[in-house]
Amino acid sequence: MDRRRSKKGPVPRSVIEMEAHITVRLSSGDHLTKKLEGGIMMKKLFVKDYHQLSLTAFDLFLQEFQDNPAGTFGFATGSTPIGFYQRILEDHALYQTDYSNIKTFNLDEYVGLDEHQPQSYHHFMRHQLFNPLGIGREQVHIPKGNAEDLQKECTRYESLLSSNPIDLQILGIGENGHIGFNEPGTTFESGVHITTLKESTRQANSRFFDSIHEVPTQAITMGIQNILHAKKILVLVSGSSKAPILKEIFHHPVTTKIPASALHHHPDTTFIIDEKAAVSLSDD
Ligand SMILES: O=P(O)(O)OC[C@H]1O[C@](O)(CO)[C@@H](O)[C@@H]1O
Repeated sequence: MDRRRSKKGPVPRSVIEMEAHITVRLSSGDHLTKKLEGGIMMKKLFVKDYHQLSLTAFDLFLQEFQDNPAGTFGFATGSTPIGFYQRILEDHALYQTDYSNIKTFNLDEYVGLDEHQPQSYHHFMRHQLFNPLGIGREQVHIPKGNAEDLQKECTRYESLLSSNPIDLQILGIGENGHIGFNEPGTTFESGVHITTLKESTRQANSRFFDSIHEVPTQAITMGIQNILHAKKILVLVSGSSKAPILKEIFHHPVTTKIPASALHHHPDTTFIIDEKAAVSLSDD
């Protein structure tokens, strides 16, 4: 497949703070260098803004997809990946990239929402990504938040995940450090489970609902152990509201109080961080 994608042009190199020595091939044919934390596996890629974050995420995703066009990809919801998903759609419109052989898994779904409700993560993914790419239902896996037996649904999703290891997992992080809907305090050994959402999470997500009263109190989520089983993880972090938790993730010891700190245990995690989110990491 053509890595150059010449019509799109290269990801500007100036946005990347060069410091370390892991080289990444870009779809443009360029290379960029990943900054490595001494002794720690998590890598940080610094980019200027949300636009560059989305482009960089797309480039790394495309590289993985081109290496593995029948791969299994873990997708996330929330506002942060929307720009990245738009880059995938733009690329698809230009190059008719064929995603018919991939499998997709999502991190989570609200308990009680039907998949057709606009606030459901099923609906989000179909509209933001899957429908425009022509990704069919048989390729897509998302927990069913309105399953009659939620425990059975967790077991079903767990077994799907164990027979379909994720090649690349996309993550956002919550302001309290949650990944998926693994709230602070969740054990790192957790598998797929039903979680009770923190009030701060419901508050943050109430922007997608008419009022906070409509935000479900529970969700089904991949556990932290499921997330750590992905071969590669890409974490997208944008905006000043994420700066404090980012500092905690990188400057505090690993703790269940900060679920995203579990990623220190993963061998191939890359954070893409824009300037506003990186503000508290400036002393690194
Ligand atoms: O990208 P956002 O909207 O800041 O959300 C961050 C995280 O919060 C969630 O939306 C859940 O609250 C996750 O799906 C997401 O990764």
